Amino acid sequence: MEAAHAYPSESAPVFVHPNRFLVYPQAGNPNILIVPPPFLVIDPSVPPPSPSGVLVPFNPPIGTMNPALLRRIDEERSMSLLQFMANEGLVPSPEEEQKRDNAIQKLKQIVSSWIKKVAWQRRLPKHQIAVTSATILTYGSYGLGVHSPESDIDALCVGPFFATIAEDFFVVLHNMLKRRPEVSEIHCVKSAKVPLMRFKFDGISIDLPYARLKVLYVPENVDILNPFFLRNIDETSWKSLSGVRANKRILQLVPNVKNFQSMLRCLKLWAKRRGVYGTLLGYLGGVHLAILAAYVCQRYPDASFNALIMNFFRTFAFWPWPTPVMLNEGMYPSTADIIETRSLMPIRLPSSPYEYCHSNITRSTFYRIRTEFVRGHHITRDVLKPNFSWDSVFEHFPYSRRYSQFVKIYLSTLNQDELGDWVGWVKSRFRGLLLKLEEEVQGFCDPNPTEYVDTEKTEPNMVFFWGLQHNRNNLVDINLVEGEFLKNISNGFDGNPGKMELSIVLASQLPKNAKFDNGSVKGSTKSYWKIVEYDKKRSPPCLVGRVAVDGEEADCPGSGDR
Ligand SMILES: Nc1ncnc2c1ncn2[C@@H]1O[C@H](COP(=O)(O)OP(=O)(O)OP(=O)(O)O)[C@@H](O)[C@H]1O
Ligand SMILES: [Mg+2]
Ligand SMILES: [Mg+2]
Repeated sequence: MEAAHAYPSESAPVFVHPNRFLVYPQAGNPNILIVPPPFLVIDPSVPPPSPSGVLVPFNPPIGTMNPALLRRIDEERSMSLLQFMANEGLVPSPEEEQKRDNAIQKLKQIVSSWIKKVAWQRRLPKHQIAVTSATILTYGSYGLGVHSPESDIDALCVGPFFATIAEDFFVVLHNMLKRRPEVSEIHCVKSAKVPLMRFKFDGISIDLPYARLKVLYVPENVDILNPFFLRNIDETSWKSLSGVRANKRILQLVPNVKNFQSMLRCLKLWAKRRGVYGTLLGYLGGVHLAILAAYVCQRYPDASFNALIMNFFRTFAFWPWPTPVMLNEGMYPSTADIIETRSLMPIRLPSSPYEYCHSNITRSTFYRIRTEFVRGHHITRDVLKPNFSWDSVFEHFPYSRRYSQFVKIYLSTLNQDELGDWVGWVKSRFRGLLLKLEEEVQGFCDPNPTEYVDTEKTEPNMVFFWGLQHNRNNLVDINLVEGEFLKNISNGFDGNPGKMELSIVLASQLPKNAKFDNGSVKGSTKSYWKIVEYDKKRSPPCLVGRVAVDGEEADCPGSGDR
């Protein structure tokens, strides 16, 4: 039987089968690992072993491999991955780092002046004004040291007890920032779960939430894991601190921070290239990937860079979702906890037994992410695979080869400066559209996160193309879906609403663009499209820290023709 070493190709995609066994060899495990159902059948053309679990010989058997040869290949692969990262420009240059560091130092100075001003306005005694302080703590990808040149800086402003969020943060600090020449595009996002200000500082996107501690003096590098600082804090502050706490715990828990950082940088690129990055679209966000990567680092503390990536794919290709992924910090959730998350892919935030990463994952995106884990595993799993190249792991997802039909989502506004807010608002409602489309096609919808601009149109616009895979023959009533989605987005937007149109297009009508279709679609494709690089600044402010509303079962979609 060939199943154990058959590699899937783009044209032979992975199938999910709920009731068959997968027989798979694993290093350190006498040649064979049997994964019980439900599991993933890798190559649909190969008959699976019988449900009783037939052992399939692996060729060459792992036991006969020369350990020195394996080590050499492992080292070579690790080196070539580092080279790949350098070629891709994944690590910001020293100049870029300096610019970010300057921005943070300046922000620290601004919040220091701000807190003195607020203390004075609140008529605090002079000696208290003299000692009071506020600070900035970075978190997110910047805090973890895995940011790419286009990442934002997530910076938490931590202030003392007397500085309120409504008045002092959103009015006084906002006005101080607005007057600074370095600051542009500032807006307040008050209704989010984690309220924040979002702006650009020297061209760098900044997310700035606020947490208020019950102290007068906030040390510059305040240890927010110290219970002293967490006494009696309000709920919003607690939520705002969650990102910093999670980061701090992750960095404490991983055995080798450098390996973890390299791994996470690679995984973020992988997820973006494969179209499975972005919480709003139902995919993985930076925090999800960080915890998954940290999990693998903990399990394999001595693994090389190459082995970490291999182990990452292998671990999550076979993960028995919805079992939550949690870092080993001596806390385990109860069954009630697991049910409580109601997520298809629960990933627990470290430092609290009750908090999980928020996610918008649906049946379709769950399937897509799992398929990508399996694909990654199949490309990387065989250390002896001839002509192995990291390029194949990071290949762009070939949408136009995978789907024949797409939903086109066209968004536009009259003025360019209104487009960002309008797109942000509509994106914050995307999960509802995705669920509706899944229901309509009774199959699968793949929300490609890439944003396009139709440069032939004179009005400012942004376009999305979501792949559709029907499990029934009738056509999608796109007018019905559009009507319902229009209703959904018509309430709650506090700007000038723009246009939103849905239509169905064929793969041959897609924009001609290497990133989109790898040049594989021939014919009358448009050539006047421009890709908008994935840009955090456009993320809908209203969505920051949005709570998952997942309620579906973790069932697998039918195999269809994928
Ligand atoms: N879905 C979520 N669930 C829990 N925490 C989240 C979620 N999204 C964001 N956060 C918190 O906010 C932080 C910043 O999120 P952000 O969206 O900027 O991603 P990031 O990890 O910084 O990656 P990027 O480089 O793309 O900015 C995360 O590190 C996490 O602590
Ligand atoms: Mg970020
Ligand atoms: Mg952010």
